[in-house]
Amino acid sequence: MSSLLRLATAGSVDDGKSTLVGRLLYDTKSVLADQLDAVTRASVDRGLSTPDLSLLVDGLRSEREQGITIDVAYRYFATPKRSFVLADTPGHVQYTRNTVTGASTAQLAVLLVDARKGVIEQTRRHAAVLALLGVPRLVLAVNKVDLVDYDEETFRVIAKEFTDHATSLGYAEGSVLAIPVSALVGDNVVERSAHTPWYAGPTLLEHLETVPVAPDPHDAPFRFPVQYVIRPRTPEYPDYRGYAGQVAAGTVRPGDEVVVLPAGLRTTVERIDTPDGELPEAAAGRSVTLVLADDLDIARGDVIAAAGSAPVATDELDATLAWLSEKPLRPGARVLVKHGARTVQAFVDELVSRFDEQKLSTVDYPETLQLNEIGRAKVRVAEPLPVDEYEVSRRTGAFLVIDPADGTTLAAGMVGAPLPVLRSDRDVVSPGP
Ligand SMILES: Nc1nc2c(ncn2[C@@H]2O[C@H](COP(=O)(O)OP(=O)(O)OP(=O)(O)O)[C@@H](O)[C@H]2O)c(=O)[nH]1
Repeated sequence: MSSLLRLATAGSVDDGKSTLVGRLLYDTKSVLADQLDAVTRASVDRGLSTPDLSLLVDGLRSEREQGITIDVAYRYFATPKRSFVLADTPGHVQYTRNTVTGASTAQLAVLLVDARKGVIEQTRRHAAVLALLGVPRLVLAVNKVDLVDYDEETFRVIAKEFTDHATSLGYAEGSVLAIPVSALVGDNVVERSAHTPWYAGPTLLEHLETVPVAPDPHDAPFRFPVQYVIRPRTPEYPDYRGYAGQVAAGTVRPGDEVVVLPAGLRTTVERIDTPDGELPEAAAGRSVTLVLADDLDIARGDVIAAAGSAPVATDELDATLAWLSEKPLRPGARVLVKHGARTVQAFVDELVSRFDEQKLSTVDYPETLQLNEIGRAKVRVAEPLPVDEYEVSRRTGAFLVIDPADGTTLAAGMVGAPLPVLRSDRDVVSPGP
């Protein structure tokens, strides 16, 4: 079993996301005593008889909101069975934008709904975005079941509607689980609830602790975006030249034949350096410095890849965009595309289709993409970029679209069409069997 699970949360305002995360931290005893004292005092000040656990999360959030650029905070917690990295995203502003940022590396996402409201437009949109980002597993936390008298039928209806939607988005049956919870009372979050005898499944934490996690794609073709060129030029290392970065996919070993993109130069890996010495191999996720056999002209932003299965450098990206800006996208827009460590000028040639995540259908050649809409576009870049299909590599298949005027992020881009529905032009995808 993997010892680490990366997860993200998504939900609409007031569904109880902060309370749920607070409850997880509190019941797994991941909260420091002084934090808890502060929360208890603040709750008493507000006239509450029990600690308001959402303050654990919201406290951190207000600190974060003073900084302008970070919209996701990562929280770490652990149980004896597993460690967790939780991408915690504020729910109330620019929902989709934060979901995209938080979920892009998640192995599982917990989506919240309010049991009184059930599956709403926002839930369907979030599920579509999570499917698009390739998040392999979903949990639907049907929250506030205390407010519907722990009614089994209410839960079943919501669970079925959601599972059907997720199936249509391409999720297999075993990869989606609905759990009736009350974040406030603590039902089925960490402790099993006596109020839901009709629910036989695991609690949220039990599920998070035992769900199989797909291993990092170590057997995927090797990809290494160069972040820094290291040339110390000190008397000790007069000729040292190394390329620092993080292995984005696959594994590398000394002696491996590689190609440097976009130039297409070939060489072999001589050594893998780290501050703690040389390594016999480095797999996805590992930060290292590569020393190559030949002295090539390699710059920040280049990609070192397995020679046998290198990505193709292209100047036209056929891509799926999740539009994150209030300013709508129109064909002809001039933008910047940031791929790995490289930023190039670009131009949106054509809007091919827009995805209607409510009806699970597409609209051809739309005039615009508005905030939170997902669509396919042809994007022409000024210099060829070594990209992969997003489905092959979540790192080298993704890019950001940036406003050249003020540097804000306009869209998250994925090369190709990660959602099956985006591949067909007009067909409405019917729900699975
Ligand atoms: N009765 C009941 N109330 C709940 C439950 N979970 C959350 N609440 C209440 O719902 C309200 C919203 O909860 P928050 O946790 O702040 O919800 P949120 O808006 O999703 O949080 P963020 O968007 O993450 O800030 C608060 O008043 C909570 O006390 C629950 O299981 N049962």
